[in-house]
Amino acid sequence: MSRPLRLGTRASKLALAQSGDVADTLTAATGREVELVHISTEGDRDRTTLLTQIGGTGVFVSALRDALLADQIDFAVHSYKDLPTAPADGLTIAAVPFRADPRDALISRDGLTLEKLPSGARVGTGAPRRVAQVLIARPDLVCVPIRGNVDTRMNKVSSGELDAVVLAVAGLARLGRATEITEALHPDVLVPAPAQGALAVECRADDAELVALLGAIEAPTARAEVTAERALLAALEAGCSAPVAAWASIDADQLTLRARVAALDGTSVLTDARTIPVPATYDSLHTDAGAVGRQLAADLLAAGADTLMGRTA
Ligand SMILES: NCc1[nH]cc(CCC(=O)O)c1CC(=O)O
Repeated sequence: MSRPLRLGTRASKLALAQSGDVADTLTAATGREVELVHISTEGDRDRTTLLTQIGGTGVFVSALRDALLADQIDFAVHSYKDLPTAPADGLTIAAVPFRADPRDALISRDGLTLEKLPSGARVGTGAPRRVAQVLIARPDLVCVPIRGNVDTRMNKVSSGELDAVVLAVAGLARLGRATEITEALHPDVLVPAPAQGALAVECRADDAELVALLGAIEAPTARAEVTAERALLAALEAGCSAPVAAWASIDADQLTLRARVAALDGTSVLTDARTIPVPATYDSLHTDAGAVGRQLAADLLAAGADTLMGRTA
């Protein structure tokens, strides 16, 4: 009998839900037992500061990576959209499991859709990508920065403090709250964050046995979609600090990547897409997905994505 694998996780409800799902899927696929090890992060401890003020998305990730490198845990599950695009030394994303719904959701009072919210309605979201796109669709709405877990954010609508909030469909579904979604926003209206709805299963790169085991929960199409979206993000990060949205989907034999770069106030926006045929082999799919991401980023930069920069401060 081999010992249980140690899966490091934040103790938040969302992290526990997604780690628990991955643990169950891995055990079902391989027969290996998994135990959850709780790891706390700077982001969990500091509840008062806005996320954008404490170093952005990487903050939840580094404590788990430190625990991996110190051999306190064997693997970790991240919301892929929260991972910085730079790879981590000594670690590898050994699996990208089946992807959940990548869309954003509107949760609003009285069942009002984005189109039906009254002028001046207050929408809780501080994410530049969401703010810009809400204002593109509805320049007459007011976006209000908001922090806290999903429960806290949802409560601001039920209490009447806000008219609506925007949250990822995937997170709500993992918490069993998908029924409270008023409207799943069309991905052409609110183009999702790169890798939204996907998970990254990370372990030490030199742990060959575990890398091979985690291959049992790999979803090649999810990996290819996320690779295209994040290649675009990485290429744009160098040249442009505007909010970046990207959504790739594989449909039969084609991969389509759509992307949007917008000024934060929604007054200026670039939207573009590229479609490629899906190649036959896994390795070519991965290579081509990365290439289409870089090509679409180059298209956007050529169209002036970098000049949207000045409007985002
Ligand atoms: N930014 C926080 C975050 N990171 C991952 C999710 C859940 C969605 C996902 O797994 O992509 C959320 C909540 C949200 O954006 O509503």
